[in-house]
Amino acid sequence: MQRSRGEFGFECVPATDQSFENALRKARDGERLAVADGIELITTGTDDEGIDPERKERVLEIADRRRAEAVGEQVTFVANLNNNVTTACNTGCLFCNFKDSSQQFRSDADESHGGFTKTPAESREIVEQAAERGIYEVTSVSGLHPAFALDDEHHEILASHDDAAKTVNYRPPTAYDTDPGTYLEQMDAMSTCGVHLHSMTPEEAYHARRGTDWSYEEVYGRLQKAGLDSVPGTAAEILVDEVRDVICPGKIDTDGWLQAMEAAATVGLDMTATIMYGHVENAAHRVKHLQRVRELQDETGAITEFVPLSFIHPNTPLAERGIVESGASDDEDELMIAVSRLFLDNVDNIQSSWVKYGDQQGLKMLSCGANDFMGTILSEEITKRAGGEFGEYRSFDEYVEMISAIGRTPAERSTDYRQVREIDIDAPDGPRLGPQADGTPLFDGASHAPADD
Ligand SMILES: C[S@@+](CC[C@H](N)C(=O)[O-])C[C@H]1O[C@@H](n2cnc3c(N)ncnc32)[C@H](O)[C@@H]1O
Ligand SMILES: Nc1c(NC[C@H](O)[C@H](O)[C@H](O)CO)[nH]c(=O)[nH]c1=O
Ligand SMILES: N[C@@H](Cc1ccc(O)cc1)C(=O)O
Ligand code: SF4
Repeated sequence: MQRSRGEFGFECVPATDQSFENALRKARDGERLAVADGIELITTGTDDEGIDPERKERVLEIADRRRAEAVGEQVTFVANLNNNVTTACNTGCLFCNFKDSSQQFRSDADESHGGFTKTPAESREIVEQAAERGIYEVTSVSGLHPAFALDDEHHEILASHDDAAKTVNYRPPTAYDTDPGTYLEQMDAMSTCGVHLHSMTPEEAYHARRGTDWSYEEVYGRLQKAGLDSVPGTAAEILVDEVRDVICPGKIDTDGWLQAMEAAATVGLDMTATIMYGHVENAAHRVKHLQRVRELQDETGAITEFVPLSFIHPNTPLAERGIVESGASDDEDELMIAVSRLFLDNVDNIQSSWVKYGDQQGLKMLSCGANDFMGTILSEEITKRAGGEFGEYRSFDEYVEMISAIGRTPAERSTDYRQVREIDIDAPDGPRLGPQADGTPLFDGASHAPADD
């Protein structure tokens, strides 16, 4: 379903003096695309909101060909675990229903909430159990809990601010039922058993230095010493401030996000990059976002994959307040993947997120320019709480069956894609790249319950 995205009076509109045919020729020839080219391709060059189905197919075909040239026929996925530390967050992003207002977590609160906070010891136990099952990576993204600080010194600095709750979004751990510990303690706890730790989005890094004069380099450097291996490039949403002002006015701005990512790369951390699209933004915003990501990659070379995250709308403030009625259409999703592949000529891997698209549409994306099919994750909260219905995990068997059904080669990967292992489709096994992985399936075949250890 198409819906008008013109109601916000954005300055940036998808008008170009380029022609669709010229943009398509450039894409076919592998020339670097300008923003105007990207807009032509992602809108199929039509003046109205509609997508031309025949032109769409031509864009998808060229993107699929580019994918084959760039990375071949393998479809990769990672054996990983999602471990969110806390849902407490006061940032108030209007697309997010993962968060719970932090006052509900206070020891003196009467309200109950469906969220959680985990101590470092609890996080460690969850990761240890998943490591035994064979995971390679733990991904950890969390709410910005007011009692979260980088370390003890950060607690002292935050506590010394006047009216700290208001000025630096800080309350001491003693005000809450559960203490999340410090960021360094959580990193240390989750970086266990040799598992790769993928954590600390730019927004979380901002929270880990709020109220101080510490640089992002310093903060990412210390997180890295505590066990952090790579950074999830979420919190990117749309990297155009006029859109951020509508959907996440409490978040760091575009320059802040880029600054944090540059710093992570400077200290030697790999990173992913994302776009969260399909809400109030228009096609020009999407392509400008791609340009920012391409520039960041030209500068750092540290982006291992690009992940388009299609907005899941049902339970979010944007939908509840009537600001949006739906997320992106299938056509928009397919063109987002295809134009990401064509525009980001310096990022090898484009991920299709089954959490956002489901299995059927997620597989389709693998013929529109995507080559990675995410991970096993074992637990999912962000999309589920927003009203997503595509489940919380995938087994290796499911991956092998789905990927081989579309004639591609299933392959287990490491977070950074430097290790890739093709899976024998006649004798599929479980993970083998994780530090404790020995090919045992992650799940019990019959029930899909976690395999007994
Ligand atoms: C929930 S936050 C957690 C980490 C941290 N609080 C932050 O904002 O960086 C992680 C990301 O989830 C994505 N997300 C949240 N709600 C979503 C929704 N309804 N649909 C799609 N993606 C969503 C956003 O891209 C967001 O940056
Ligand atoms: N796309 C989503 C992801 N992707 C992250 C991957 O699972 C993995 O951590 C990354 O590719 C690094 O190896 N995770 C989610 O929780 N939800 C998504 O929609
Ligand atoms: N936090 C994102 C997913 C994500 C995490 C890490 C990544 O590298 C990419 C995407 C979500 O669930 O919406
Ligand atoms: S997206 Fe992140 S920062 Fe924004 S409200 Fe949700 S959890 Fe908080």
